Amino acid sequence: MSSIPEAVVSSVKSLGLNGSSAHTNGTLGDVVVKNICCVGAGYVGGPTAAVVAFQNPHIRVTVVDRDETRIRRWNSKHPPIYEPGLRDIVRIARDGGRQASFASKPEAEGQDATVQDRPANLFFTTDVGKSISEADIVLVAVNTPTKYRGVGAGSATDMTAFEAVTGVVAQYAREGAIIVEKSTVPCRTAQLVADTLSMHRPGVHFEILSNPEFLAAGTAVGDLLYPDRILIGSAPTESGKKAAEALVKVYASWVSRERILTTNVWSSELAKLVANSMLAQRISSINSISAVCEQTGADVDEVAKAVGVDPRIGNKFLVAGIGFGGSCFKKDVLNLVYLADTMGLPEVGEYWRQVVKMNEYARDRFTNRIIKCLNNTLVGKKVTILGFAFKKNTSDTREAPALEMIKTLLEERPREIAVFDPCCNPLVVKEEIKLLLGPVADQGNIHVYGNAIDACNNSTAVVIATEFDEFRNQPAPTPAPVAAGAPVAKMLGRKPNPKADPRPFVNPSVPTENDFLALHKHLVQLDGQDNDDPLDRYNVEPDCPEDCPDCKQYRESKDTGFATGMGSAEEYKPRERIDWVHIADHMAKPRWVFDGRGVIDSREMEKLGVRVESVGRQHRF
Ligand SMILES: NC(=O)c1ccc[n+]([C@@H]2O[C@H](COP(=O)([O-])OP(=O)(O)OC[C@H]3O[C@@H](n4cnc5c(N)ncnc54)[C@H](O)[C@@H]3O)[C@@H](O)[C@H]2O)c1
Ligand SMILES: O=c1ccn([C@@H]2O[C@H](COP(=O)(O)OP(=O)(O)O[C@H]3O[C@H](CO)[C@@H](O)[C@H](O)[C@H]3O)[C@@H](O)[C@H]2O)c(=O)[nH]1
Repeated sequence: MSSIPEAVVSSVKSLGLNGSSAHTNGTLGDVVVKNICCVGAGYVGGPTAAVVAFQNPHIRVTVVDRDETRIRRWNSKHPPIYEPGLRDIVRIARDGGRQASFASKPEAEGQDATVQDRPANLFFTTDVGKSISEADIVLVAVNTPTKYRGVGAGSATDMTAFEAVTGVVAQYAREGAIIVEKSTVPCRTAQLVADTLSMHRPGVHFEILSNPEFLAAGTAVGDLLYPDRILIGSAPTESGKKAAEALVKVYASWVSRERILTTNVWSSELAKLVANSMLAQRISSINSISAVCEQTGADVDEVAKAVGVDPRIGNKFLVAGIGFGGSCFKKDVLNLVYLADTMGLPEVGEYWRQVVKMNEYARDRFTNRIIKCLNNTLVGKKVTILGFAFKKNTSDTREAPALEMIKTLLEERPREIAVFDPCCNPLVVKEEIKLLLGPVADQGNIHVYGNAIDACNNSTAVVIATEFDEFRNQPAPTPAPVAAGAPVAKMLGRKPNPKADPRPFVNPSVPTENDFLALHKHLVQLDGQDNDDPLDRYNVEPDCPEDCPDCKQYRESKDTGFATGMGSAEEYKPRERIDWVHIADHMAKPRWVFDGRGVIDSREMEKLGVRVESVGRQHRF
């Protein structure tokens, strides 16, 4: 407690955050968690709740959302979001798992090890009030976008959804329930939550924790199963620490205690904003250097490699390109900017604002380069955009650079803008483009395809907007080999190598759900027989609603080219690269490829008679 400033302690105490919990044994006994309610069934709430339930079969986890369609889809075989590996976790937690037997060692005969059956403990519902009223812990994981109107428009956080949920929590939560900020919120939001709760429920005490989420789209399941850290901020009071400990225990079912950091609430809230801002800053830094490379003849990949080998700098997040997209980086940097501005720190605000400006500069500079290479006119030309999601292996398209690029390219009146994304359902992308671009999208020259060949057929220019491995024309960088015997990797807290058999498990008498999952993945890949359930553990999945867009896409086209509805056999197979020889052959001359994501080996591509323009490298012609 001595490391926590007195001002923080007294501010927290003054919020009434130091009351006792109704679920403690006496005032300060251990909190027993049997029910968790997660409000918000989105990209964070859905996967996080699924993993918490998967790892804690003794806890009932209910995910609630006001969006009926989302809930219906979570209760079907086609969840509303695609994340590699998510479906396997949802199937066990939501539908229950059957007892299964298998050999306890690789190569061994027989079935001497058993995984017990488990009942379903993950539920999705729209009954928000009831679910909150039954919860010992309420995770609030609703959207917190940037305000687009009113005071602070363009940088302040829009707290409408978060505030609305706080009001409902105040109305329904049982006395002593622990309220957890899972959403990314401005620093000192816990104070607002406390004010709302005490206004609606005077005299009733709740503990409020900050537990920001660090998962990234496309790797959410791995990030949740093997997190770098779990951050939990609490009031520096005894009951605040008890509440934090209750949440620590939920995570400790599968995360080692050294990786669970506990801090005061404000540090936790602020650390989330700082983590994202510093990651975004690295991307903007390398993108600023890419502009210098294009002028000087230096190659940005070579520069990034040369600086990244210095362990003080590190080699991650140094891939230059058309800038970061996604629902988080821009809004979280702007959240920090607004915080600094409103605290009378304009120099700090301006420093971070540059990160966002540089990001827009990177995207617009590359789009203008495309137009310039095509003689400043797109009239009569077809331009293909490969990749619509904001990054690879996700169907999340929020703030995707591709959309802004399409907007700019449309101004040049092309004959057609063709779009293909290997993870997105074309029907959904069509709707999104319509919604986001408004009437310009209705002019009939934007087409979304289910495969790359048709999308690129007869195109003058192919633009790579997302770093999917499928678009590479050279092998993807191979991760360092992991010796057979994944337990070693697991002991270090790293993800097991799916190619190595995880057996025998570290503790053969008490295998974990992570062990079974690793074995499942290994067997699926080994099997090669399209068997989604090699351990024979799954129950039947519920059917989809009539309007399921994935079922519709399957019905309308066999050649779907999107991954949302995949089973694990299909999902864990390495995806096929697109056929650049065929594509080059069927492009209109002069054939151009604009590589906005550093996935193309330009020398190989030039052998096919294609001109290549890449970020951070000089024009070769
Ligand atoms: N997407 C990510 O990768 C990511 C990662 C880390 C943190 N975050 C943070 O997590 C939070 C959630 O992000 P997301 O991407 O999951 O958002 P999302 O938009 O995918 O999901 C939010 C859900 O909350 C629901 N909701 C809104 N108001 C509600 C209400 N009053 N009652 C019930 N449900 C309500 C919405 O219907 C929606 O389904 C944000 O603060 C975000 O910054 C996101
Ligand atoms: O070297 C790089 C790395 C990434 N990107 C781009 O940056 C964006 C964001 O990528 P990434 O951070 O991998 O995905 P997000 O899902 O946005 O995850 C970030 O935002 C989440 C939401 O807050 C956090 O939880 C994660 O820790 C944080 O990485 C994508 O458009 C990438 O293409 C680059 O341009 N160059």
